Amino acid sequence: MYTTRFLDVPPLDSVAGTVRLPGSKSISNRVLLLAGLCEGETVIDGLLASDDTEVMLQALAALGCTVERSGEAVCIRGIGGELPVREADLFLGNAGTAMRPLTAALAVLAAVHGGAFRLHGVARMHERPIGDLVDALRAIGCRIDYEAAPGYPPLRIGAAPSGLHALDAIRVRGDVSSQFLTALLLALPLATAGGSSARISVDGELISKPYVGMTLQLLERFGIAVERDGWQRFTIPANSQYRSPRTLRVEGDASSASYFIGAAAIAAGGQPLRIEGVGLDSMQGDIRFVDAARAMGAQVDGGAGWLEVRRGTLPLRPIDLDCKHLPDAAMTLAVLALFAEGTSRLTGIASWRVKETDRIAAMATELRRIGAAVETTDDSIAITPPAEWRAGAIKTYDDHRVAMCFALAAFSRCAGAAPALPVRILDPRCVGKTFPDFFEALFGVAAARPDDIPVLTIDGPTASGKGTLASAVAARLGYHLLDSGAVYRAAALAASRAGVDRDDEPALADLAARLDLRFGADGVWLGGDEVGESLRLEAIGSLASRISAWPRVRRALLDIQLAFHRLPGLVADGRDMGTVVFPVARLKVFLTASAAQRAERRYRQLISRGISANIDSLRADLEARDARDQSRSVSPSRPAPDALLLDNSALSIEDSVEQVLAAWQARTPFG
Ligand SMILES: Nc1ncnc2c1ncn2[C@@H]1O[C@H](COP(=O)(O)OP(=O)(O)O)[C@@H](O)[C@H]1O
Ligand SMILES: Nc1ccn([C@@H]2O[C@H](COP(=O)(O)OP(=O)(O)O)[C@@H](O)[C@H]2O)c(=O)n1
Repeated sequence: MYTTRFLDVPPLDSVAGTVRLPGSKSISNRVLLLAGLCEGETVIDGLLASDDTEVMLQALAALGCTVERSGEAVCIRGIGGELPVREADLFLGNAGTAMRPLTAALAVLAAVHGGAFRLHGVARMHERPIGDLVDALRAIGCRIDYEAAPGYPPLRIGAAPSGLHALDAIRVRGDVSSQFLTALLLALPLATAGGSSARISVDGELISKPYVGMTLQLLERFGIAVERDGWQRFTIPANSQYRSPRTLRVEGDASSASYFIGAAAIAAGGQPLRIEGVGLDSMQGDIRFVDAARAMGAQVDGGAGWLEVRRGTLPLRPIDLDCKHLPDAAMTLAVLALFAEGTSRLTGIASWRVKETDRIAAMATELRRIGAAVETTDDSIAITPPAEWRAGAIKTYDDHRVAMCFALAAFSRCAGAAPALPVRILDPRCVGKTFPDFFEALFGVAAARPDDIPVLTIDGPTASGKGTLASAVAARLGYHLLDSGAVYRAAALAASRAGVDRDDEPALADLAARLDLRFGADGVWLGGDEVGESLRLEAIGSLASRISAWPRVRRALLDIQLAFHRLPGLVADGRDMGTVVFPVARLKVFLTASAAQRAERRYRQLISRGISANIDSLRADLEARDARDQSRSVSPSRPAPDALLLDNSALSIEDSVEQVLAAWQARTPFG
């Protein structure tokens, strides 16, 4: 997951390959609650790992359920209709799928068994209405108090003074959020133990019916057969009891699929994009996004648990659609509208106003930012594609879906934008709510023109602070990091292990060409060995300095370095990054510091690692290396003509990082 302040998504051209979706948030949290309420163990496979499921898991644990995780699976031992913990303070973040059903379940449980519970979340959660659900629960005798503003969390739930009653005449509004009805359906089987059935009537036209359909299907998997009279009346039979299905697999998230269906609908590339985890058989309403994408021109095939999508008509056909049944995925349609020939209109989206943010306002502002003409009403949005695309820094309002759907704006070339533009996503971490690795998944299937993938190079003499600066800058930008010195050091280590003479250029080049080198999160691997520590040895650095003077060795190591040039961008440090390996780099920094400073830094660095060192010999050695690097016939170390010269002798590390980031920012269209 990217936890940077912003992520610049370069102009993207095509998609291909396979993407596996994380589990559905809606299914995950429903299944977790049901598993928590029934007796015995339920093993849930494919559960979404995200902020919203995490708060639900923590709440269940706090309420006395046993939660065990093993790999991708989670095993829940439920409370079986009892209430082992009678008091709890539950923080539910911004997870509506946890707040609503837990309110209902705890209100009913506390009414039957007694107890005192507090439910609260982040500030935005305290602005999301829950009054209709509370009214319905109060009407059957539950005790729920508002701690602050009436109608909104935080809530306090307590014992019911006169028990539950009027179970046969429960009323709930259905026209604001279907989550209130879902919450009641999930919780009310608990109220039927006394021998009465529970009958719910919906006031107003029920929105998001497919979500309620999903609730009913999942209840059935847990042994609860709800009788339904259209979408207006629901009856839970007397003495209903949750029965664990023992094992259950969560479908991939259909809303998450929408970003990839959308990408494949607009991106070039003859191959289809395969999406696994959700298919045309899905129980999720947002799978209807497939029909909308087809109507706009996408070619979609699919079966049970898979989809294959390719571009059909482009520009897309504009769409005029009532989105009541796919409120979440409809946001993706709003961005796809940028790729249509004419104005698209999405209606029936009043519920957008009470989601993670006011999504109608948010989408309108951000679509305009990149050049679209947008008109909104209380429950609709109309989007006309940009006459001229602009590079936008998209605010995400702590709303995962805003972040994900605007990533599609990076395909602006496919809409004819010239030049094609990157898109900046502010606070990309918000995707953690439902799809923590969304951007990694996107970069795994999307391709960009090499010239569009930005590179920042940092060259300079030994111990000038290149590695330190490069890794800090890469971390701030969310870019890949190439420590090219480590590549030369790995070749030196391999040569030393194989006993190859440091002057035998052909043998060294042969060895370098066959180097089995892998840089991973788990370290640097040479063949089967983790060599991170060995590479830092001074003797290996010294040998690297010598063998790096051989032209054929340099050539043999070129491909390993070029392979780091991947989405979303690269920071590369070395001697010839800006001059030879990445001459098209957008920013080339040449970092220097006085020899005395550098010797001192290297000395401290070695001592802090517990390696003994002598400052005079270090200085002599680094001056010898400088001389060799500067005088060799190929790729001598020198600044590129267009390099930014930075002498950091008197700068702190933070100051150097800030200076380089400022120079970088000035070279982006967001500067
Ligand atoms: N601007 C700076 N001011 C002070 N010390 C620095 C600065 N930049 C780097 N250092 C320190 O100097 C040492 C050598 O830096 P390093 O990044 O390993 O250099 P290089 O990659 O150029 O060989 C490190 O211990 C680092 O913390
Ligand atoms: N792009 C590069 C990177 C390193 N090198 C060589 O590889 C050696 C080891 O690189 P490094 O950056 O890890 O080492 P230091 O000299 O900074 O300790 C350097 O001394 C350079 O001679 C190179 O020639 N070209």
